[in-house]
Amino acid sequence: MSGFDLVFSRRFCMGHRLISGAAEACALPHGHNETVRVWLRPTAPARLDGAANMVEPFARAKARWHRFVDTRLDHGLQLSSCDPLLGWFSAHEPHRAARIVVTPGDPTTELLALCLSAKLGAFLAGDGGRLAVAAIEIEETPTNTVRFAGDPLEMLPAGVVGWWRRADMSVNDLALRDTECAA
Ligand SMILES: Nc1nc2c(c(=O)[nH]1)N=C([C@H](O)[C@H](O)COP(=O)(O)OP(=O)(O)OP(=O)(O)O)CN2
Repeated sequence: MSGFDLVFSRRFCMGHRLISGAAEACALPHGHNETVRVWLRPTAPARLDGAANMVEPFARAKARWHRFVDTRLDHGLQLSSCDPLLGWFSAHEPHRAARIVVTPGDPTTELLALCLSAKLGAFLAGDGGRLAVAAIEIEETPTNTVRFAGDPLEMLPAGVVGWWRRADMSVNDLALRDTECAA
């Protein structure tokens, strides 16, 4: 089937750590310079009109998303909702705790791809739903990339809801921490 995707890339630097034990080398806080690339597909594909010949102006299609990446992900810290570092920030630097990207379980590249795909999907739906996320790719390092296509809500851990479903600039739901973590 014929059709266009608009493809946008944005770089950001981030810090995270993985505490589950699955990748022990990544258990201390460290950072990556990452690139997120998204494929946006028209929900009602149409022939070019012979005048403007655009699916939609690039600037319009990407403005909100890139603002989110630049102001919420770039120079941000990503932590599991069960990470005790969250308690430290809440106690000592609460204004900075509000900026932490909090994920259900370890903030792996796979999990981030799902959360970001859902967030962008919420933005696009809130902006009229003319475009939808066809795929997302996160290059964590020059040698590691994760790509996801499909409905992120089907692949996120079961039973969790959070900031990724809201069409706003939020990156955490710190109240979740009390209900999700045993210790
Ligand atoms: N499936 C996943 N595995 C790992 C993830 C992940 O997000 N998903 N993340 C990490 C760490 O973040 C780590 O910093 C990077 O992984 P790793 O490939 O082990 O390390 P290098 O960048 O040094 O890899 P080279 O290809 O050898 O340069 C770990 N695993």
